[in-house]
Amino acid sequence: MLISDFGAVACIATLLAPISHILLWMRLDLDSGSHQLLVLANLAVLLPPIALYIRGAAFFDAVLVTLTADICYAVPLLASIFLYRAFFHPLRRYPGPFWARISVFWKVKHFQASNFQAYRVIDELHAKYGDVVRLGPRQLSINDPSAYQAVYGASSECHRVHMLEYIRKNLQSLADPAEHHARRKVWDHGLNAKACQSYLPRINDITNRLCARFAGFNGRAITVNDWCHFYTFDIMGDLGFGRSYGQIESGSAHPAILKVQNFLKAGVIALQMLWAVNFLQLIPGLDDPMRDLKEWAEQLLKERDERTTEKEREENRDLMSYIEESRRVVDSRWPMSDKDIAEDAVTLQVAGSDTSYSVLVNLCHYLANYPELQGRIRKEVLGTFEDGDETTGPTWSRLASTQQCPYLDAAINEVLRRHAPVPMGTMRETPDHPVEIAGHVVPAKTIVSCPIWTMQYDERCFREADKFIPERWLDKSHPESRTDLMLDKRGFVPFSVGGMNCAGKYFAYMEIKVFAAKVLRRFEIVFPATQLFEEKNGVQAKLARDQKLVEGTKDYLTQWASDVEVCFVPLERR
Ligand code: HEM
Repeated sequence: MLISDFGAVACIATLLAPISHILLWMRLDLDSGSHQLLVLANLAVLLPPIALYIRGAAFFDAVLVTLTADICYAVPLLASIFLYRAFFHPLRRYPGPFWARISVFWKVKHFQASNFQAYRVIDELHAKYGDVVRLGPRQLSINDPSAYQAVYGASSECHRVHMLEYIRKNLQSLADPAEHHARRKVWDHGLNAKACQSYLPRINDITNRLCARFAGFNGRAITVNDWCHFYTFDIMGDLGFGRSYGQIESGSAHPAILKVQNFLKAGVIALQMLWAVNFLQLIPGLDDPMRDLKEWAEQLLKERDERTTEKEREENRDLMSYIEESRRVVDSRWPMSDKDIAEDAVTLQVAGSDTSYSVLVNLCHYLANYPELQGRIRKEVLGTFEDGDETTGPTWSRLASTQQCPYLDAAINEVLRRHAPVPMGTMRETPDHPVEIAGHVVPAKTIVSCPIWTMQYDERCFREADKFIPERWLDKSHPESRTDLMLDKRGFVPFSVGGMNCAGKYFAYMEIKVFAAKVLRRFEIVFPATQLFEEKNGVQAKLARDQKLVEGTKDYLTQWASDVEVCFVPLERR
């Protein structure tokens, strides 16, 4: 009887589509609920034919009536979703590309086509549509310095996107503010000024080894990118696992680290479709690109535990020893397993290396492009060394002092402004109720992000933003200061802000400064003759070189710097 009434089945399914869209689908958190979605979809396809077959219908008829019902349900459901997202969604008033309203696939397609320059896609959207752009069905990008505190600040009501946690559970993905705060406290102990200074001898040692390799090139041109990558990862390996990756010595990348690059590249797209990633994880046997590094981290942590006693680790503390403390000190509501510790170890490796490395690469470019700046910084850093302390290193209190090293500070900040290591910034989600952000009422459960790259090139914050002018960062008491170029410092957010901002900011500045001090003490950084423009030091040639550097910047979630080819010429040869 049911089989004969195809019309009734089709009508019921068609009616059910918009009703279920409004009552069910719109209320479900589809990003984190794709497990449920999968189960529901399977039930919809499988159960009706089975039920009809059991009730005596012919198998073919049972399948046919189910297919009719599924199609009559799916097509109006998609139409309902389309109409809602395009014309009735609470974000409908915000401008943006039409198809971006309908599906995240618009973003995915354009990010993919940008060849890892997704931050430029966002930049262009802001240039076209203004400060607030609807980037996806429920996502806004807000380019306004006053938005940062409301989105990321300590008192913000926005939280991390829950879905991140389903993919990996580590400090950087935790969405529950209380759990994050408890775990973050431990990291802060391991990365505060006092702890960082205790790591200096190890950083000095690795920097010496890098300088020895540079000396070995005897002034020949090298692409500095790989070396900076080896350097920052070797430091993190040493401070995390008590053993560097040995890349500076071997001159080649560790296989586990090469895997990280692939993971990050895929991450640019994956982050836009978290539900799809969640879905893919259900497929047994699918390779986890981070698996090697995680397993390797677990093994290194185990070896480290076997190699050293607890007392020795207590006396010679490294970063990982603080993180391991999480197990003891974090509230018992959030117990941590060995796997969680290994996840955090991997976070430390990636967050602490892939970011600072690009600053070093870009800094080398600017030092070579602006020899007079290099000379000034060299003069500053030479004053931070005691006589004859080649192996130990600069005195940190002097190197850290803005008074003693104003140009070094200014150059680093200008590099961070022009080459944000996390160009697109990170995402947050508004709570269950609307919130006000930079004068806009943003509906509940909206994903919001502030594009760091775009903000740091905004002329409303930085005059002549397209030019490399470190003097803008000099204190106004400095004779060369150009504070007139600084209009709104809130636009400078390379480390983000608030309770979930970068945990390694102090460490990063320390690492970059030690690198600069030690390298400049021994070498002059110059471009190879072949790369120089005809008019070697002409202003236009310098600007063109800077522009090329900026344009070649890629974004693999963290910045992948343009290739920089320079020579480290030993100073005694000059
Ligand atoms: C110039 C270098 C660096 C830059 C520009 C940078 C930038 C950032 C940014 C933008 C975030 C995201 C914050 C947010 O979502 O609000 C972040 C998170 C983080 N960074 Fe860095 N970072 C740098 C170096 C480092 C270093 C050297 C370490 C470790 C030694 C580190 C450890 C972390 C950690 C652990 C997080 C996650 C913090 C949390 O979830 O609480 N970073 N970083």
